[in-house]
This record gives sequence, structure tokens and C-alpha cells, in this order.
Amino acid sequence: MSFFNKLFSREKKESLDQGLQKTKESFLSKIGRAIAGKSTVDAEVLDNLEEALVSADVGVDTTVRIIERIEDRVKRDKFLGTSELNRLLQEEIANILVDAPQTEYRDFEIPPGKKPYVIMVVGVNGVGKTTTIGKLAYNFKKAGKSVLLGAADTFRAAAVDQLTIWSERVGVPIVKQPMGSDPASVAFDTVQSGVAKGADVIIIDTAGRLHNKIHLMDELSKIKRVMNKIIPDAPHEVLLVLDGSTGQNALEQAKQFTAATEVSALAITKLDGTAKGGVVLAIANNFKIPVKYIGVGEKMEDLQIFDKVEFVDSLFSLKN
Ligand SMILES: Nc1nc2c(ncn2[C@@H]2O[C@H](COP(=O)(O)OP(=O)(O)OP(=O)(O)O)[C@@H](O)[C@H]2O)c(=O)[nH]1
Repeated sequence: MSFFNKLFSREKKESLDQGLQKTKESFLSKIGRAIAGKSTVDAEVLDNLEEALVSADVGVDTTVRIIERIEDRVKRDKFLGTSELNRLLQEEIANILVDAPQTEYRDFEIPPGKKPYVIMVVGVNGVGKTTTIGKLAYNFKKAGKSVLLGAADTFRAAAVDQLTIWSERVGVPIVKQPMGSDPASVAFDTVQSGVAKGADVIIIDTAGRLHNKIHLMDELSKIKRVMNKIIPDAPHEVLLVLDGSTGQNALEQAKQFTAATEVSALAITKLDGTAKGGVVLAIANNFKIPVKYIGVGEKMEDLQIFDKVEFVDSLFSLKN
């Protein structure tokens, strides 16, 4: 590993550790309370642990799977001290995440033969969609890629304005039309311009909201249809942005969106401001769609490619 790669991965770890601080403190203290005053893992400890995991937003399904695995270990090993429980829990969380899908393309690379790589971004109001697009643009640019943004969320003037601010902040061009224009027309213009410019990555903001399932499906399929006139397999990625600080609501939103439209990757934002980061485990464990990015702050540097091993490690490493 080169010096710069090492430096980068240390920075990434620090930022993840810091971003997950609230979740970690709450998660580990709940586990601590679950085993307080006990020397062995008995049925009561398991009950308390189950409660602790559910209340840390790990989700019922995921919690049940974790507890079952710990129960098996307790049966197998006969005696298990509570001091081993943290390590055991970390192992079992990591084990159930082994099957969770993970993206193939790491570190803001684009798959070969997919230039321009078209990302369509969907999500309800306020989840951090625009911020995530800005952060993505920053990271792709930093990785040496040329980026073009498309402001196809034309329903609110503020959405276009905010994306314009991000395009200026990051220093990447943007394609936009007046508010109320046809989103599909903006998407078409953006893809056309991206191809003409030889852009590596095109990121399209959509008003892909969930107020009306039919409307959402129609709008997104229209955008897709017009893009396909220029690039037959675009969009290469449909990224659903979820607000991690809403805990189980984020899980619910992911269920609804994935039922309504074809989503290929997930971004979970605002993990820094919340103790509900356990929801990442529930989402990673519940969907066939990979969690690709996590947001751990408001700045453009605060987006990370999700790595399940690093995430679980960080969750159990509390800073003094
Ligand atoms: N702390 C923190 N704040 C975030 C993160 N991502 C986004 N935000 C904040 O969340 C708020 C909403 O973000 P936007 O990007 O405007 O959300 P949006 O989904 O585009 O919302 P609309 O523009 O209303 O559609 C802003 O104040 C962002 O700074 C994150 O990872 N951490």
C-alpha cells in the first residue's frame, strides 16, 4: 500500500469512527446495561441483549438472527462469560453481514466500458439527496474523473439552486432548465451534453419522491426512456438516498422505494448526528441491494464507500 493510500485509509477510519461516535456510545452502553451484574450469558442476558439491539435500531429480523446465533454458541460452548459477549457479538454481526451484498467498484472507480457512467439519484425530500450528489461529484473529481450534474428535480426552485451551489463548490458543470420544466428533458440534455463533453460520470438529481407510487414509476421510467435514446443501458446506477437518522423509517422507505422502482444501490446519510446507526446493519442485512455509500457529516469529504467489515469494526471500537 502506498504512503498516500495508507494516509487516506487512516483518514477514512478516523472519519468513520468520529461519524459513528453517537451510535457507538449508545449501542455499547445498551449492551453494557444488558449484561450488568451478570457473569454468564444466560436467558435473561439474551433477553436484555435482544431488547438492546432492537432499541439500537438494528431491526427485529436482524436482531433475531444475531440472538439465535449467540444462543447456538452459548449452547455449544456451555459456559460463556459476559466479558466475551462483546467479541462474540461483533463476530456474529460480522458473520450475518457476510451475505450482505457489497459493491464491486471501490474508491470511486467506474466499471470498464461504462463511460459516461450515469447515476440517477432518488429519495424523499430532506434525506440529503443534494448533499450526497455534491459529495459524490467531489469524490469522483478527486479520483480524476470529469463529472457533469443534471438538475432534473425541477419541482422546487430550491432544489436546482442547491445543486447549483454544490456544482460551484466542487467545481463541476451543471445542466439545468427553468423550474417546472420536464425532468426527462433535463435528463436528456444532461446525458447529451455529457457525451459531447466526454464526461466520465453524469449524476442526475430527480424528484423521485414517493408521494404517489404510480407517479414515481412513470416519472422515472420516462427519464430512463429518454436517456436510453442516447445511452441504451443508462442509468447504470439508480441510487436511493436514505436518512439514517430516521432509524426504522429509513428501512421502511427502502422497502417502499424498492417495491416501486428498480434501485441498484443505497446511500445512508446523516449517521454522524444520530445514535440510530444500527439501522445500517438492518438495511444491509435486509436487502439484495448493496449499501454503497454512507454520509458521516455535512462537508464534501464526509461521504464514504460503505465497507461492512470496517463498519462493524468501528462500531465496537470506542474512543476514550
Ligand atoms: N450531519 C449531516 N448532515 C447531512 C448529511 N447529509 C446531508 N445533511 C444535511 O441534511 C440537510 C438536507 O440535505 P439536502 O441535501 O438538502 O437534502 P435533499 O434530500 O436534497 O432535500 P431537498 O433539497 O429538500 O429535496 C442539509 O442540511 C444537509 O447539510 C450527513 O451525512 N450528515
